[in-house]
Amino acid sequence: MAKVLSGAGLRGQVAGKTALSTVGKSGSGLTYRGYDVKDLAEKCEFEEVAFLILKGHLPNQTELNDYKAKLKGLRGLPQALKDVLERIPADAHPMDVLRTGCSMLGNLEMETEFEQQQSVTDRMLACFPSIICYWYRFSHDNVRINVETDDDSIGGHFLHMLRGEVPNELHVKVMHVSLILYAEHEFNASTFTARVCASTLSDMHSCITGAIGSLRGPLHGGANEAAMEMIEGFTSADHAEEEMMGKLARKEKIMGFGHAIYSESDPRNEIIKQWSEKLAADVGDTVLYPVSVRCEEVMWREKKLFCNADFFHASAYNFMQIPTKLFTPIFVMSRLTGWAAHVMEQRADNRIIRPSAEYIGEDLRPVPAIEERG
Ligand SMILES: CC(=O)SCCNC(=O)CCNC(=O)[C@H](O)C(C)(C)COP(=O)(O)OP(=O)(O)OC[C@H]1O[C@@H](n2cnc3c(N)ncnc32)[C@H](O)[C@@H]1OP(=O)(O)O
Ligand SMILES: O=C([O-])CC(=O)C(=O)O
Repeated sequence: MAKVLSGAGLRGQVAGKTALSTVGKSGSGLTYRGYDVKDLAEKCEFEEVAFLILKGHLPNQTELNDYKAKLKGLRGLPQALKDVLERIPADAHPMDVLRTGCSMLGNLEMETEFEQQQSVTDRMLACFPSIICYWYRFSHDNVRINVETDDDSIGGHFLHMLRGEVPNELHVKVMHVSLILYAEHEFNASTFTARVCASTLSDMHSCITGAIGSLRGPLHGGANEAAMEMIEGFTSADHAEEEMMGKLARKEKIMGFGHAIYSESDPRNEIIKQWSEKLAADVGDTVLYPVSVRCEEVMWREKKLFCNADFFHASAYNFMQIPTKLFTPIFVMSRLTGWAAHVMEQRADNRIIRPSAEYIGEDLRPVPAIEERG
């Protein structure tokens, strides 16, 4: 399942050890602490998986109840953070809002000792949805929402704040699945960013702020938004095929396809695709889902490129009426668990990450006097 890896971008180089996940190992495409992601997505709530990734084992019922109650109690935002969020304009990108929100939280509730790493992470896990929705609803709808709702789950809390009404069961279930699928993925770019930052013995908020910046780009987490922008321009499956062929002829990169490690498929795709299909039936869609399926067929037929985790997330989120620009922030709400667990793992066996560069610049030369320079 994994590619033969070599070349630029540190591809194929082992850059450290992890006990958190395997990506592209034959037999199972993706595992978190030894559990197949398919199994986890079928049997677990996101909070169980977050607990697994952060604390090392699957919680029993009492541990899960306690953990969910703890997270529920951590949803509130300090007034100083709300003040900052209210000053960010409506046309800001929500990933930038979240980056600022995380950084501000680090000023207000600083991690002063590494012993606090679990508690500062739980706090972020509980309040990142509040940060996104508080800013979104204030800047777009001019309302100051109550972020301390009684919803049972992180996904439910997010949807409730976003829409101002309690979400239905199907949507809550899809949020659990989506957050589970996005939670952890070995040494991807944003996680590696977090680990490099952690290796300097920096604080948790700095590591997570940096990781948010790395996830934002369209070659990484930003691909779910870019995929949505593409497919919403297609009016039918045939139109999608025609446009995709044109893009391929022009050698354009198609967001939501391909992967740095997987060679034939991304195991998360078939899972989110099934849920996207269910949501399509639920809303009576006759365009977006068939368009997405045709894009998948064309890319495989023409280029042997497959959908990664991001592609069918686009239609799934769209069917749940989630605004496109909030797609990547949802990824953050989930991947925070992986990032933080990697920071903890790095801290537990640390050496500063400092690779070498191959120098390709000028040979040694004298500095000319300023009047002699061209
Ligand atoms: C959750 C996630 O972060 S998943 C990734 C999300 N990102 C995207 O969906 C962005 C689109 N995809 C891509 O840009 C790439 O596939 C990446 C960044 C994910 C992986 O990059 P790489 O490891 O460099 O890809 P890889 O080595 O397989 O590329 C092989 C060839 O396929 C091409 N290719 C790869 N993906 C695509 C794509 N989505 N569309 C068109 N061509 C592609 C590359 O341009 C390359 O061609 P070249 O050798 O002529 O330059
Ligand atoms: O592993 C990667 O390079 C990107 C990815 O799929 C992820 O971070 O989920």
